[in-house]
Amino acid sequence: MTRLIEETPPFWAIMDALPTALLCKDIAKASIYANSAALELLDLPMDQAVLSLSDVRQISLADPDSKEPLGLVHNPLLLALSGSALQQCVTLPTGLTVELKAQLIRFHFTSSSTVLIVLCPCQPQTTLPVSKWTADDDSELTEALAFDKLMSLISTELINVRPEQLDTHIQSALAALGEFCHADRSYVFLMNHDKATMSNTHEWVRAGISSHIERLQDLPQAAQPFIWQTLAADAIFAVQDVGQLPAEAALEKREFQREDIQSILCSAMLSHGQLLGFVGCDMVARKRAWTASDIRRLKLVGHMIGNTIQNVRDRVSLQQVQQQLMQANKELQLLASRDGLTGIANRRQFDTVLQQELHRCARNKQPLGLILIDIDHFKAYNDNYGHQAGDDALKRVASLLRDHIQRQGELVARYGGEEFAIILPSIQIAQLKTTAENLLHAVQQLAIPHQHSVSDCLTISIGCSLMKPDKNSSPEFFIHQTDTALYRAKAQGRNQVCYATVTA
Ligand SMILES: Nc1nc2c(ncn2[C@@H]2O[C@H](COP(=O)(O)OP(=O)(O)OP(=O)(O)O)[C@@H](O)[C@H]2O)c(=O)[nH]1
Repeated sequence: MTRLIEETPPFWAIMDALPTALLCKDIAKASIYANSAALELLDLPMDQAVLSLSDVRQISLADPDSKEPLGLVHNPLLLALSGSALQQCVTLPTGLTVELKAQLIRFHFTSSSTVLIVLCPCQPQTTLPVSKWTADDDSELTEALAFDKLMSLISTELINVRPEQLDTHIQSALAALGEFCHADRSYVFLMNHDKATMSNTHEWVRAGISSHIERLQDLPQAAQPFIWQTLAADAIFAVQDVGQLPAEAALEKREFQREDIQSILCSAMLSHGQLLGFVGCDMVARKRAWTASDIRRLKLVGHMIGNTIQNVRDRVSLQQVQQQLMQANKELQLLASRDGLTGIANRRQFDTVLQQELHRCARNKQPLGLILIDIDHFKAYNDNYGHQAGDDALKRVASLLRDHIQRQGELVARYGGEEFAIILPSIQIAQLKTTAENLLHAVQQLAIPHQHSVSDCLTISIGCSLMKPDKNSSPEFFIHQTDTALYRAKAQGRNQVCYATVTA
């Protein structure tokens, strides 16, 4: 089976073709590669060759002897992915038992270390000589090592986490924290935008323990003043026995007892010296004398989550600022290309577009039409009806021209005081003439009174030309020829169209 795999390791084509189920992970990267045989064995979709840590966490594994599901602490697949060399039998969700062998290896053609996990189905009658990895509760060192490895795995994923993936990763970190601190509940509280209230945003609970996240929203500082003050002052709030809380913590005590909390441990999450929120663990089933390791773990998870949330927020607000800048830039560009009075393109935009269209039409061997329009006796109009009326007349003529010139690529611009210009790419001579004549009549039909002109209403004179440009064609020459035609229209009595034929 051929599948498209993004950024797969160089040796992956060979691995993917092997009949043995393999998982592979560069120790410094987040992606986990599963070959076809592994996807089949793990009952995962065949097009999901690149797995995330969350995908792997969701594969529920059981102890082949006791048939008990393996929790996060004892999940050999996660430990293997974090770099532990191990060999262990596990039962897959399909009921099949496999031998899981993991090794940290360095391929000669890659610079970093790679974890390679081999999954071999076991024959039912086979007794495998496997040394089982266990997280020995007595061995703090083993557990600390396992926790650190798991955290480094999660933090690698968090480095470039996308905003929409953030919640899943925070959940993973909370689950790890809860399991390793032997807690019943672990959670994150974040300060709301108002900076005066906090909400419980993420929560992990052990099976059988009640959840409170829905109720713990928008809590004001006044509802839990003691915990706010302690976290702000010491960054840690550690209570072995909630029943022993001092009188000033009466509000907290009532809330903790309502949630059946016996012991509680919270660590502040700070960002730029400000309280971002806190991460915490509760004991419900029994009390716990929090150890130095518990506090270290909680602080680590708090730093990791706090930094990630701040990073994501910074990235999101940077994107928003970038978008606002782009929008402001667009608006500025538009402003710079528009005529203030009429709202149509200005001379600057006309010059740019004419140059572009000359090149484009030369490349595509297409003709290019140009129309120059001048309002007749406009000085007299101004003198007679006033400058304001002159402005209004200019606006009406501009909007009429814009309404008539609608084809893709065409441009209507204010060329000068009472002069307009129209660029008409890929137009034939007959069409150009019809367009010019139509404009002449349409302006007359506006019936703007003008007693001192050629007729008793406002009229225009038009010069137009058609060019078949080549790579040497200049806009100046094109404009000059069209202007000459306009001059002729004026000289011959105004209110008419004259043509110039320009070949190149
Ligand atoms: N109201 C108003 N008038 C303007 C504007 N820009 C230019 N004009 C006027 O347009 C008039 C142009 O006058 P001339 O160049 O002498 O041309 P004309 O009177 O139209 O004569 P012909 O073009 O020969 O028919 C001047 O009086 C300018 O003041 C503007 O933005 N608003």
